[in-house]
Amino acid sequence: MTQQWHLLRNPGLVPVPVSTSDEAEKYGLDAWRDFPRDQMPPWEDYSEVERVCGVLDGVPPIVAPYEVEQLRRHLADVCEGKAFLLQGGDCAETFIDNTEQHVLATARTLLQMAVVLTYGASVPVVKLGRVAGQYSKPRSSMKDALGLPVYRGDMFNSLEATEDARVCDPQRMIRAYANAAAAMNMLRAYLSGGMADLRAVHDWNKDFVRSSPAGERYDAIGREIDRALAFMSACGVHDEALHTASLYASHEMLAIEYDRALTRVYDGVPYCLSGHYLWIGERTRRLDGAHVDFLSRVANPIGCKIGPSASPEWVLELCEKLNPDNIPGRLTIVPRMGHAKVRDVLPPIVEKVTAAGAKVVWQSDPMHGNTFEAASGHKTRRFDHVVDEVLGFFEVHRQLGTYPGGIHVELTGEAVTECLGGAQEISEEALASRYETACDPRLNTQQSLELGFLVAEMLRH
Ligand SMILES: O=C[C@H](O)[C@H](O)COP(=O)(O)O
Ligand SMILES: C=C(OP(=O)(O)O)C(=O)O
Repeated sequence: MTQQWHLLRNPGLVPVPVSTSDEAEKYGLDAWRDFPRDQMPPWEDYSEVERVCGVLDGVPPIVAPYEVEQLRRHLADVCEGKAFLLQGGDCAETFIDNTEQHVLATARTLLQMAVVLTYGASVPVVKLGRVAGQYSKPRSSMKDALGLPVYRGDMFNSLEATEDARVCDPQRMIRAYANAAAAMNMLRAYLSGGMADLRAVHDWNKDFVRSSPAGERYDAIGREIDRALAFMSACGVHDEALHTASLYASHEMLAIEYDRALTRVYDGVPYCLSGHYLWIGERTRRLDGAHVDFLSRVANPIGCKIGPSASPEWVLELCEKLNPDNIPGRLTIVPRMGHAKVRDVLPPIVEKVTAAGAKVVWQSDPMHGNTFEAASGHKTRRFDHVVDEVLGFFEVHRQLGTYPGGIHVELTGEAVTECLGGAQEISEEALASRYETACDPRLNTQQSLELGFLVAEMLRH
C-alpha cells in the first residue's frame, strides 16, 4: 500500500475498526503474519490471543488520528532542523507502577528537560513519552538468571519470579490497554490543566539547580531563562503555549497482535492508535520480518533503533521500505551505538542516507549501547558514557553538516539508583539502595535534568 499522507480534512470523522478480512487485505494489515518474527512470545493457546484481539478490535483507541498527524508534522519540523525531539520514560512500564505519582513524575521530568532544551536549541521541543503503552520488552535470552522463562514486559507475563507468573497470558493485553488508556487520559488532563505552565516548570528547575551538587554549573542557564521569562511577561506575552504542552505517547511495537487490534482506518488511511509513535527495536528490525512489514502499512510516525552492526546500505534499504514516499517526519532513525563506537560507526550511515536524499530524523539513544553488569550483578550504565554518546552523536552531525534531531532516554521522575555517576556520584555500592526497574537501568530525576542541561549546552555551542 502506498502511504497516503494528508492533512486530516474532517477531525470529527470517526476512525473505524478493520472489520473484514477483505479490508485488512486491502491495506495489507495482516501480511506480517506470513513473515519471520523475532521475539515471538511463547503463547500457549493462540486461539485465546485471537479472542482477546477480538475484544480489542472494538474498543475506543488510546489516541486519535488527528493527534498522530499533529505529531508527524512536528517531527517534520525536527527533520528540517526547526525543532528538537525529546523522548523518554521507563524502560518497561508496569501495571503496578501505573500510578498518578509515577506517570506525572515522568511527565514533569520531561517538561523540565524540555524547558532547558528549548532554551539551548532556540527551537520548539517535541515531547514524546515512553508512556501509556510501553509494556513489552525484547530480551537477549529466553531464560533469566534463575533459569525461569524471562520477563517480557507486563503485556505478556509478570516480573514475579515463579514459573507460573512467567507464562504469557493473552488477557494481559486487555490490562495493558486499560492501563495505557488511563495513563493517557490523566496526562491529557494534567497537561492542559496547569501542570505544564512554563513558570511552574522553570521553578522546579530552579529547585534542581539549588539542590544539585553541580548546580553552580547550571546556574547561568537557569538565570538566563529567568530573564527571558521576565522579559516575555513584561512584554505582555501570555500565549496559551506558555501554559499547556502536548506530550505524545510512544512504545516499542513488539506485541504485533495488540497493535494490530488497535489499528483503525480513518478516511481511507490505516493508523495504529495504541500510541502516537511506535518504534522497532534493534532485535526485531530485520527487513523481511513481521515488525518492519506491519509498521510499513500504518501511517503513524515511526522509529527504528540501529546498533553498531547496521550497515549504511541496510539503513538506506530500511528507509526505502518504511518511508517509500520520503515523507519528512515519518521515519526516525535511532542510533544506539555505545559511546566508544558512535564516532566511528555513525558517520558512514549518516553520509549514505543523506547522499540518497532520504528524509529522516536522527535521534540518539545513548542508553542501550552502554549497558553493563556491575560486580553486584545489577545491570547499569555510567552517566558519563551516556553524556559522551550524545556528545559523539552531536560531533558526527556537526562534522557532516547534518542535524542532530533529538535524544531518546530511559528515565524516571523518581530518585532511583540504577545508573552510576552524575553529580550525585551514585556508586556501585549504592545501586542496591533503590534499584527498582523492571528491566534496564533508568536515569533518575537529577541525572535526567543534568543531562537536559548538558545537552542544552551542547546545542548552544
Ligand atoms: O530495553 C531493551 C531490552 O529489552 C533490554 O536491554 C534487554 O535486556 P536483556 O539483555 O537483559 O534481555
Ligand atoms: C529495547 C529497546 O531498545 P533497543 O531495541 O535499542 O535495545 C528499548 O528502547 O526499550
